[in-house]
Amino acid sequence: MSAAAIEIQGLRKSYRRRGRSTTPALDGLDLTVDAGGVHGFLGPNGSGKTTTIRVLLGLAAADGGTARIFGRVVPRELPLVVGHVGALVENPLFLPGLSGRVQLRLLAQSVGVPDTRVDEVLERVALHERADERVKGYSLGMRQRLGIAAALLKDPRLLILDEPSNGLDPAGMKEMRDLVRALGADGHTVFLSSHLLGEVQQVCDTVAILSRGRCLVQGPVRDVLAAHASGAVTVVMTDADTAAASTVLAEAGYDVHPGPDGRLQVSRPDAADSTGPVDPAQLNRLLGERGLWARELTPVAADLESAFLEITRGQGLGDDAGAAA
Ligand SMILES: Nc1ncnc2c1ncn2[C@@H]1O[C@H](COP(=O)(O)OP(=O)(O)OP(=O)(O)O)[C@@H](O)[C@H]1O
Repeated sequence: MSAAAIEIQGLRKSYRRRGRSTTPALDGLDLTVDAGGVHGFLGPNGSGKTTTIRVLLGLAAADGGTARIFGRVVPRELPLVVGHVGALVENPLFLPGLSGRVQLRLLAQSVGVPDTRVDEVLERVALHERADERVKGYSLGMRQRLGIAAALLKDPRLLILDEPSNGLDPAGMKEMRDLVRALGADGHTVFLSSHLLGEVQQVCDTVAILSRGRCLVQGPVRDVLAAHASGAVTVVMTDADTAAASTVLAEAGYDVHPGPDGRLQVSRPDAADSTGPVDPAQLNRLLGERGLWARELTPVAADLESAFLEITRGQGLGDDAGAAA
Protein backbone atom coordinates (compact mmCIF):
# COMPACT_ATOMS: atom_id res chain seq x y z
CA MET A 1 0.00 0.00 0.00
CA SER A 2 1.12 3.56 -0.71
CA ALA A 3 2.74 5.55 2.11
CA ALA A 4 0.22 8.36 1.71
CA ALA A 5 -3.09 7.94 3.51
CA ILE A 6 -4.81 10.35 1.10
CA GLU A 7 -3.64 11.58 -2.31
CA ILE A 8 -5.81 13.94 -4.31
CA GLN A 9 -4.91 15.37 -7.71
CA GLY A 10 -6.83 17.94 -9.71
CA LEU A 11 -10.16 17.08 -8.07
CA ARG A 12 -13.15 18.91 -9.55
CA LYS A 13 -16.78 18.95 -8.56
CA SER A 14 -19.64 21.30 -9.37
CA TYR A 15 -23.17 21.05 -8.06
CA ARG A 16 -25.75 21.83 -10.67
CA ARG A 17 -28.69 23.89 -9.53
CA ARG A 18 -31.72 24.34 -11.72
CA GLY A 19 -31.90 27.79 -13.32
CA ARG A 20 -28.58 28.93 -11.80
CA SER A 21 -25.01 28.94 -13.01
CA THR A 22 -22.77 26.39 -11.36
CA THR A 23 -19.96 27.42 -9.05
CA PRO A 24 -17.29 24.79 -8.58
CA ALA A 25 -17.19 23.34 -5.06
CA LEU A 26 -13.80 21.78 -5.93
CA ASP A 27 -11.71 23.55 -8.51
CA GLY A 28 -8.63 21.39 -9.17
CA LEU A 29 -7.81 20.37 -5.60
CA ASP A 30 -4.37 18.83 -4.93
CA LEU A 31 -3.70 17.37 -1.51
CA THR A 32 -1.44 14.75 0.08
CA VAL A 33 -1.90 13.43 3.61
CA ASP A 34 0.93 11.23 4.85
CA ALA A 35 0.13 8.23 7.03
CA GLY A 36 0.38 8.88 10.78
CA GLY A 37 -0.35 12.02 12.82
CA VAL A 38 -3.14 14.58 12.83
CA HIS A 39 -3.73 16.54 9.65
CA GLY A 40 -5.86 19.66 9.56
CA PHE A 41 -8.02 20.50 6.56
CA LEU A 42 -8.79 24.12 7.11
CA GLY A 43 -11.05 26.42 5.20
CA PRO A 44 -13.98 28.79 5.58
CA ASN A 45 -17.56 27.58 5.31
CA GLY A 46 -18.30 26.65 1.73
CA SER A 47 -14.65 26.18 0.71
CA GLY A 48 -15.18 22.53 -0.24
CA LYS A 49 -14.09 20.51 2.82
CA THR A 50 -17.22 18.40 3.13
CA THR A 51 -17.37 17.86 -0.63
CA THR A 52 -13.79 16.54 -0.57
CA ILE A 53 -14.64 14.16 2.27
CA ARG A 54 -17.83 13.01 0.54
CA VAL A 55 -15.84 12.23 -2.62
CA LEU A 56 -13.25 10.30 -0.57
CA LEU A 57 -15.98 8.24 1.06
CA GLY A 58 -17.78 7.53 -2.21
CA LEU A 59 -20.80 9.65 -1.15
CA ALA A 60 -20.37 12.14 -4.03
CA ALA A 61 -19.00 11.67 -7.54
CA ALA A 62 -16.21 13.98 -8.72
CA ASP A 63 -16.37 15.54 -12.21
CA GLY A 64 -12.62 15.12 -12.72
CA GLY A 65 -9.27 14.42 -11.09
CA THR A 66 -8.31 11.49 -8.90
CA ALA A 67 -8.55 10.64 -5.22
CA ARG A 68 -6.70 7.77 -3.55
CA ILE A 69 -6.87 6.30 -0.07
CA PHE A 70 -3.81 4.22 0.85
CA GLY A 71 -2.98 4.10 -2.85
CA ARG A 72 -6.41 2.83 -3.97
CA VAL A 73 -8.42 4.94 -6.37
CA VAL A 74 -11.78 5.88 -4.90
CA PRO A 75 -14.61 5.24 -5.39
CA ARG A 76 -13.61 2.40 -7.78
CA GLU A 77 -11.35 0.57 -5.31
CA LEU A 78 -13.02 1.80 -2.12
CA PRO A 79 -14.14 -1.74 -1.13
CA LEU A 80 -10.43 -2.68 -0.88
CA VAL A 81 -9.69 0.00 1.75
CA VAL A 82 -13.04 0.73 3.37
CA GLY A 83 -12.17 -1.56 6.29
CA HIS A 84 -9.27 0.76 7.12
CA VAL A 85 -11.33 3.96 7.11
CA GLY A 86 -13.61 5.35 9.82
CA ALA A 87 -15.50 8.62 9.41
CA LEU A 88 -17.56 11.14 11.28
CA VAL A 89 -19.39 13.29 8.73
CA GLU A 90 -21.71 16.02 9.95
CA ASN A 91 -23.77 15.25 13.03
CA PRO A 92 -24.03 11.50 13.53
CA LEU A 93 -27.59 10.16 13.77
CA PHE A 94 -28.46 7.98 16.75
CA LEU A 95 -31.79 6.75 18.03
CA PRO A 96 -32.52 9.01 21.01
CA GLY A 97 -34.36 6.34 23.00
CA LEU A 98 -31.51 3.80 22.99
CA SER A 99 -28.35 3.91 25.07
CA GLY A 100 -24.98 4.61 23.53
CA ARG A 101 -23.79 1.09 24.34
CA VAL A 102 -26.81 -0.62 22.73
CA GLN A 103 -26.41 1.42 19.53
CA LEU A 104 -22.71 0.63 19.29
CA ARG A 105 -23.48 -3.07 19.83
CA LEU A 106 -26.00 -3.01 16.99
CA LEU A 107 -23.45 -1.31 14.75
CA ALA A 108 -20.71 -3.74 15.83
CA GLN A 109 -22.94 -6.70 14.89
CA SER A 110 -23.72 -5.19 11.51
CA VAL A 111 -20.02 -4.85 10.66
CA GLY A 112 -18.97 -8.15 12.27
CA VAL A 113 -17.00 -6.68 15.17
CA PRO A 114 -17.08 -8.46 18.57
CA ASP A 115 -18.94 -6.86 21.53
CA THR A 116 -15.70 -6.52 23.47
CA ARG A 117 -14.62 -3.87 20.97
CA VAL A 118 -17.65 -1.76 22.01
CA ASP A 119 -16.28 -1.50 25.56
CA GLU A 120 -12.84 -0.59 24.20
CA VAL A 121 -14.11 2.24 21.99
CA LEU A 122 -16.42 3.59 24.72
CA GLU A 123 -13.42 3.80 27.02
CA ARG A 124 -11.33 5.38 24.24
CA VAL A 125 -13.77 8.27 23.85
CA ALA A 126 -14.33 8.54 27.63
CA LEU A 127 -18.03 7.60 27.43
CA HIS A 128 -17.85 4.29 29.32
CA GLU A 129 -19.40 5.74 32.49
CA ARG A 130 -22.39 7.21 30.61
CA ALA A 131 -22.74 4.43 28.05
CA ASP A 132 -25.94 2.94 29.52
CA GLU A 133 -27.85 6.22 29.47
CA ARG A 134 -30.18 7.08 26.62
CA VAL A 135 -28.62 9.18 23.88
CA LYS A 136 -31.38 11.78 24.21
CA GLY A 137 -29.75 12.91 27.48
CA TYR A 138 -26.30 13.28 25.89
CA SER A 139 -24.72 16.66 25.23
CA LEU A 140 -23.66 17.50 21.66
CA GLY A 141 -20.05 16.78 22.63
CA MET A 142 -21.03 13.32 23.95
CA ARG A 143 -22.92 12.59 20.71
CA GLN A 144 -19.89 13.61 18.68
CA ARG A 145 -17.70 11.33 20.81
CA LEU A 146 -20.20 8.50 20.36
CA GLY A 147 -19.95 9.10 16.61
CA ILE A 148 -16.16 8.79 16.84
CA ALA A 149 -16.57 5.60 18.91
CA ALA A 150 -18.72 4.21 16.07
CA ALA A 151 -16.05 5.22 13.54
CA LEU A 152 -13.41 3.44 15.65
CA LEU A 153 -15.23 0.10 15.84
CA LYS A 154 -13.29 -1.39 12.92
CA ASP A 155 -10.01 -0.01 14.34
CA PRO A 156 -9.40 2.01 11.18
CA ARG A 157 -5.95 3.24 10.18
CA LEU A 158 -7.46 6.44 8.76
CA LEU A 159 -10.04 8.43 10.68
CA ILE A 160 -11.82 11.22 8.80
CA LEU A 161 -13.51 13.78 11.04
CA ASP A 162 -15.60 16.51 9.43
CA GLU A 163 -15.89 19.54 11.73
CA PRO A 164 -16.05 17.46 14.95
CA SER A 165 -15.94 20.57 17.15
CA ASN A 166 -18.77 22.40 15.38
CA GLY A 167 -21.26 23.74 17.90
CA LEU A 168 -19.39 22.48 20.96
CA ASP A 169 -18.97 24.61 24.07
CA PRO A 170 -15.41 25.34 25.32
CA ALA A 171 -15.38 22.26 27.59
CA GLY A 172 -16.62 20.06 24.73
CA MET A 173 -13.96 21.52 22.44
CA LYS A 174 -11.23 20.75 24.96
CA GLU A 175 -12.45 17.14 25.28
CA MET A 176 -12.48 16.83 21.49
CA ARG A 177 -8.94 18.25 21.23
CA ASP A 178 -7.67 15.79 23.85
CA LEU A 179 -9.37 12.89 22.07
CA VAL A 180 -8.04 13.85 18.62
CA ARG A 181 -4.49 14.22 19.98
CA ALA A 182 -4.75 10.84 21.72
CA LEU A 183 -6.02 9.15 18.54
CA GLY A 184 -3.09 10.59 16.58
CA ALA A 185 -0.66 9.44 19.26
CA ASP A 186 -2.21 5.94 19.11
CA GLY A 187 -0.98 5.57 15.53
CA HIS A 188 -4.17 6.50 13.66
CA THR A 189 -3.95 8.93 10.77
CA VAL A 190 -6.50 11.60 11.63
CA PHE A 191 -7.79 13.86 8.83
CA LEU A 192 -9.66 16.66 10.55
CA SER A 193 -11.66 19.24 8.66
CA SER A 194 -12.40 22.47 10.47
CA HIS A 195 -13.01 26.16 9.99
CA LEU A 196 -11.67 26.83 13.50
CA LEU A 197 -8.09 28.05 13.11
CA GLY A 198 -7.25 27.84 16.81
CA GLU A 199 -8.45 24.23 17.06
CA VAL A 200 -6.34 23.16 14.09
CA GLN A 201 -3.27 24.99 15.40
CA GLN A 202 -3.56 23.25 18.76
CA VAL A 203 -3.99 19.65 17.61
CA CYS A 204 -2.61 19.20 14.11
CA ASP A 205 0.87 18.25 12.92
CA THR A 206 0.20 19.44 9.37
CA VAL A 207 -2.36 21.70 7.80
CA ALA A 208 -3.78 22.20 4.31
CA ILE A 209 -5.52 25.52 3.74
CA LEU A 210 -8.42 25.39 1.36
CA SER A 211 -10.29 28.20 -0.27
CA ARG A 212 -12.83 28.12 -3.07
CA GLY A 213 -12.14 24.49 -3.81
CA ARG A 214 -8.35 24.80 -4.09
CA CYS A 215 -5.52 24.09 -1.71
CA LEU A 216 -3.55 27.30 -1.15
CA VAL A 217 -0.82 25.88 1.06
CA GLN A 218 -0.01 22.66 2.90
CA GLY A 219 2.73 21.49 5.20
CA PRO A 220 3.72 21.12 8.84
CA VAL A 221 1.86 23.67 10.99
CA ARG A 222 5.16 25.08 12.31
CA ASP A 223 6.46 25.63 8.74
CA VAL A 224 3.25 27.34 7.64
CA LEU A 225 3.42 29.55 10.72
CA ALA A 226 7.12 30.35 10.21
CA ALA A 227 6.62 31.17 6.52
CA HIS A 228 3.66 33.43 7.14
CA ALA A 229 4.41 34.98 10.53
CA SER A 230 3.91 38.72 10.51
CA GLY A 231 7.31 39.30 12.17
CA ALA A 232 5.78 42.31 13.93
CA VAL A 233 6.75 43.54 17.39
CA THR A 234 4.42 45.06 19.98
CA VAL A 235 5.89 48.14 21.66
CA VAL A 236 4.48 49.52 24.91
CA MET A 237 5.60 53.00 26.02
CA THR A 238 4.45 55.22 28.87
CA ASP A 239 1.36 57.19 27.80
CA ALA A 240 3.42 60.38 27.52
CA ASP A 241 5.95 58.81 25.11
CA THR A 242 3.60 56.81 22.84
CA ALA A 243 3.04 59.48 20.20
CA ALA A 244 6.75 60.43 20.02
CA ALA A 245 7.79 56.76 19.74
CA SER A 246 5.25 56.23 16.97
CA THR A 247 6.75 59.17 15.03
CA VAL A 248 10.37 58.00 15.53
CA LEU A 249 9.62 54.47 14.31
CA ALA A 250 7.52 55.65 11.36
CA GLU A 251 10.33 58.05 10.32
CA ALA A 252 12.75 55.09 10.46
CA GLY A 253 10.55 53.36 7.84
CA TYR A 254 8.45 51.00 9.95
CA ASP A 255 4.68 50.58 9.66
CA VAL A 256 3.26 51.59 13.04
CA HIS A 257 -0.32 50.71 14.00
CA PRO A 258 -1.50 52.12 17.34
CA GLY A 259 -3.88 49.80 19.21
CA PRO A 260 -6.82 51.03 21.33
CA ASP A 261 -4.90 50.12 24.50
CA GLY A 262 -1.93 52.36 23.60
CA ARG A 263 0.19 49.49 22.30
CA LEU A 264 2.04 50.05 19.05
CA GLN A 265 2.20 47.20 16.57
CA VAL A 266 5.37 47.72 14.54
CA SER A 267 5.95 45.85 11.29
CA ARG A 268 8.03 46.27 8.18
CA PRO A 269 6.41 48.01 5.22
CA ASP A 270 5.49 45.79 2.26
CA ALA A 271 8.65 46.59 0.29
CA ALA A 272 10.95 44.20 -1.54
CA ASP A 273 14.05 45.31 0.38
CA SER A 274 12.49 44.95 3.85
CA THR A 275 11.97 41.30 4.63
CA GLY A 276 12.36 39.21 7.77
CA PRO A 277 11.02 39.80 11.24
CA VAL A 278 11.34 43.14 12.99
CA ASP A 279 14.32 43.13 15.40
CA PRO A 280 13.21 44.34 18.88
CA ALA A 281 16.82 45.37 19.69
CA GLN A 282 16.86 47.67 16.66
CA LEU A 283 13.61 49.33 17.79
CA ASN A 284 15.02 49.70 21.30
CA ARG A 285 18.14 51.38 19.92
CA LEU A 286 16.16 53.79 17.73
CA LEU A 287 13.94 54.80 20.63
CA GLY A 288 16.83 55.01 23.13
CA GLU A 289 18.78 57.36 20.84
CA ARG A 290 15.86 59.79 21.20
CA GLY A 291 15.60 59.33 24.96
CA LEU A 292 12.47 57.18 24.70
CA TRP A 293 12.45 53.98 26.75
CA ALA A 294 10.09 51.15 25.97
CA ARG A 295 8.33 49.39 28.85
CA GLU A 296 7.74 46.29 26.73
CA LEU A 297 8.97 44.95 23.36
CA THR A 298 7.32 41.66 22.40
CA PRO A 299 7.53 39.79 19.09
CA VAL A 300 3.96 39.01 17.95
CA ALA A 301 3.46 35.23 18.27
CA ALA A 302 2.71 33.54 14.97
CA ASP A 303 -0.76 32.04 14.80
CA LEU A 304 -2.76 30.35 12.10
CA GLU A 305 -5.27 33.16 11.98
CA SER A 306 -2.72 35.73 10.81
CA ALA A 307 -1.02 33.14 8.59
CA PHE A 308 -4.41 32.35 7.02
CA LEU A 309 -5.14 36.02 6.37
CA GLU A 310 -1.66 36.51 4.90
CA ILE A 311 -2.03 33.43 2.66
CA THR A 312 -5.45 34.43 1.40
CA ARG A 313 -4.56 38.13 0.96
CA GLY A 314 -4.59 39.10 -2.69
CA GLN A 315 -6.61 36.03 -3.64
CA GLY A 316 -9.72 38.18 -3.91
CA LEU A 317 -11.41 35.94 -1.38
CA GLY A 318 -13.39 38.62 0.41
CA ASP A 319 -15.88 37.08 2.83
CA ASP A 320 -14.63 33.60 2.10
CA ALA A 321 -11.27 34.45 3.73
CA GLY A 322 -12.70 36.30 6.69
CA ALA A 323 -15.18 33.57 7.51
CA ALA A 324 -12.53 31.25 8.85
CA ALA A 325 -11.19 33.67 11.43
N1 LIG B 1 -25.63 19.17 -2.14
C1 LIG B 1 -25.24 20.35 -2.60
N2 LIG B 1 -25.97 21.00 -3.55
C2 LIG B 1 -25.58 22.19 -4.04
N3 LIG B 1 -24.48 22.85 -3.64
C3 LIG B 1 -23.73 22.28 -2.69
C4 LIG B 1 -24.06 21.00 -2.12
N4 LIG B 1 -23.12 20.69 -1.19
C5 LIG B 1 -22.23 21.72 -1.17
N5 LIG B 1 -22.60 22.66 -2.07
C6 LIG B 1 -21.87 23.91 -2.36
O1 LIG B 1 -20.51 23.58 -2.62
C7 LIG B 1 -19.62 24.51 -2.00
C8 LIG B 1 -18.69 23.78 -1.06
O2 LIG B 1 -19.45 23.25 0.04
P1 LIG B 1 -18.86 22.29 1.16
O3 LIG B 1 -20.00 21.87 2.04
O4 LIG B 1 -18.04 21.25 0.52
O5 LIG B 1 -17.88 23.28 1.94
P2 LIG B 1 -17.32 23.18 3.41
O6 LIG B 1 -15.95 23.77 3.34
O7 LIG B 1 -17.44 21.82 3.95
O8 LIG B 1 -18.26 24.17 4.18
P3 LIG B 1 -19.14 23.90 5.49
O9 LIG B 1 -18.16 23.94 6.62
O10 LIG B 1 -20.08 25.06 5.47
O11 LIG B 1 -19.81 22.58 5.29
C9 LIG B 1 -20.50 25.54 -1.32
O12 LIG B 1 -20.63 26.63 -2.21
C10 LIG B 1 -21.82 24.83 -1.14
O13 LIG B 1 -22.88 25.75 -1.18
